[in-house]
This record gives sequence, structure tokens and C-alpha cells, in this order.
Amino acid sequence: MAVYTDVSDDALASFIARYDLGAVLSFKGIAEGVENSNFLLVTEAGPHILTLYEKRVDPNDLPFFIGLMEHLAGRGITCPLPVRDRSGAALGTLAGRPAAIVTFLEGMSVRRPRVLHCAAVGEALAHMHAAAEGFAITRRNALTVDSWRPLFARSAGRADTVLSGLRREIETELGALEAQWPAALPAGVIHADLFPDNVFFLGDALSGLIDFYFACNDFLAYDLAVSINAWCFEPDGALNVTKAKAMIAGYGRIRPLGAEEIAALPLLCRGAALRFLLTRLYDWLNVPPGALVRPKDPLEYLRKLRFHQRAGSAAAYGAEA
Ligand SMILES: Nc1ncnc2c1ncn2[C@@H]1O[C@H](COP(=O)(O)OP(=O)(O)O)[C@@H](O)[C@H]1O
Ligand SMILES: N[C@@H](CCOP(=O)(O)O)C(=O)O
Repeated sequence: MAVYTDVSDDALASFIARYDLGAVLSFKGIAEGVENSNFLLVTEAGPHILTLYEKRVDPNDLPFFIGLMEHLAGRGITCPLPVRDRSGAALGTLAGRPAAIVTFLEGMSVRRPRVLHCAAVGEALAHMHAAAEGFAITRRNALTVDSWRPLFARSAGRADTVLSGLRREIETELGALEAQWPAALPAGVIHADLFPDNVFFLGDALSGLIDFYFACNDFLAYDLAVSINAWCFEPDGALNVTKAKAMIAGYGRIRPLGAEEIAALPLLCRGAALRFLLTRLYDWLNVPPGALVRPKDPLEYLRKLRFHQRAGSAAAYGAEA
């Protein structure tokens, strides 16, 4: 459960009093997520999500995240819409943290994605990329290739307590990716964390996208790589090529990929695997005392990374040049 910060009844009541949401009927910490503290807030106006922004969120980035959700929602993407208080502010402070209330989305995340889900996610990702065009604010990716080495430096000394030889393996991979990372590919606003827990379905139909708190400007095909990693591997660690092919084809139906993006996919998947290996490794080694959170397994992403190192070409993912 990700609740890092407790909210007292009094603090909640004075925070909510600024909004036209009526009285609080219930307020519960949410048993998913690892980044921020999220609460299901039910008021006379219905259910909403209250988020307190924690460790990795730079408060200077909040106008980007809030503005992006408003931009996307205004262009037909079903995503949380920030609620503004009576003064017009979407951001406030609660329990010493930056805080916002967003609309509640109906739907369920899928625990065992099937091919049809992967195809739908590919399409939704491309729709999101298209809808984000014209968004006025930019945010550089704070978790791309140039930040991986300093991020790893914070875990390197203890990496081998997680797996013997891990420090050396990551250092070798950092060197390889720094040398080969693409200099230029089509770029725009990416979600950067479109994992199964961040996509809702009603039945088999995709009903919404959440959790835009890693969104940034970067290569569009890198976003597809993040999602291939998150959706298309089986629990035994093998890539399901049918799922990857369906996701890539779904994406391409909405925004055709260029030949240079297809050729770069194995490398982008490799970088995306290292990025999540590094953040998971840091979180695994640094659980805040008293936090209600279950850190995610870094070694799942080491296994994915090793697959991509061997993949060779985009054909291994079912991508057609
Ligand atoms: N707008 C929303 N509508 C419905 N449920 C939401 C919404 N936002 C978050 N949730 C719920 O809260 C959980 C954690 O949210 P998420 O944004 O993924 O947190 P974190 O940023 O901490 O990873 C989600 O898995 C989902 O169950
Ligand atoms: N998706 C990341 C962790 C970020 O958590 P989320 O709940 O915000 O998706 C991972 O799996 O490492």
C-alpha cells in the first residue's frame, strides 16, 4: 500500500473546505502504487482521488502534470481531470505535501494482460501521443540515459547484496547504452510509465489512463518500449512475441512508426529495462521507515534487460520494418 504521509481529519476538513465538493463521506488510503500517497475521497459530490506528491516528484513539475491532464482530457483522452478549488487553484498543500484532487475513473486494471489488451494499449499510447501535440509546457525526462549513472551511484555500493555480480553487470550495461543511445528520433510528450496498473478497462474495452507523474518530453518510440516491457513479458520471463507484435501494430495503426524507430526498438527496450531496474533497485534498498509500500522486484527488469541484450533486431519483437 502506498501511503507515505498520514492525513488527520482536521487537516483534511480544512483542505476540502476550499472546494465545492460538499462534506466528506469517506476517506481511505489506496492499496496500490509506489510513488505517491493516494486516497479515495468520497464526498457529497461523488468519488475522487486525493494525491499527496512524494519523494520523486519535483514540485516545480506539478504545473506540467496538471496542465497535461487538462490538455489530454480536452482532446478526448480519458484521464483524471484535476479539480480546481473556488479560487481556481488545482494544487494545494496538505500534511506538508503538495496535493491535488482529480476525478475518479471507472474501470479495472488487468492482472494478466492478453493479446487484445496489448493491442488496445498500443493504440491508446499512440492516441495519447497525438493528443499531447501542442501542449505548451515541456519537461525533460529526468530518468533518461544521462541520469542513469548518477542514479545507479546511489545504489551501487549495495547492489551485490541483491544479486552477486549485479554492480558489474549494470556498470557494463550503462557504458553500452551511453555509447549507443539514439541522438535523434521523433519526440513529443510521453507517458513514460504506462504499466498495467495505470490502464483501466471496462470489460475488454480500454476505459482510461492514469498516473502521468513520469510524463515528459522524449522519444515517442521509447514510450512504446516501456510498455512492451511492462505488458508483453510472461511471468516465466519470456517475451510473448504475439503480444509485442499486437502492441506495436496497434500503435502503428494510429501513428505509423518510421523505419529508424523500428530499428531502434531493441535498444530502446534495453534502456527502458535498465531505467526500471535502477529505480526499483533504489527503492528496494531504501524503503522509508513506517511507509506502507511493497517495493517492486528489480530482478524482474534484469531478466528483461538480458532478453533485449540478446534480441538482435526488431524482428524478435514481431515488428515489421
Ligand atoms: N483517477 C483515478 N481514478 C480511479 N482510481 C485511481 C485514480 N488515480 C489513482 N487511482 C488508484 O490509485 C492507485 C495508485 O495510483 P497511481 O497514480 O498509480 O499511484 P502512484 O503514482 O503512487 O504509483 C491506482 O492503481 C488506482 O487503483
Ligand atoms: N511502474 C513502475 C513503478 C511506478 O509505479 P506506478 O504505480 O506509478 O506505476 C515499476 O513498475 O517499477
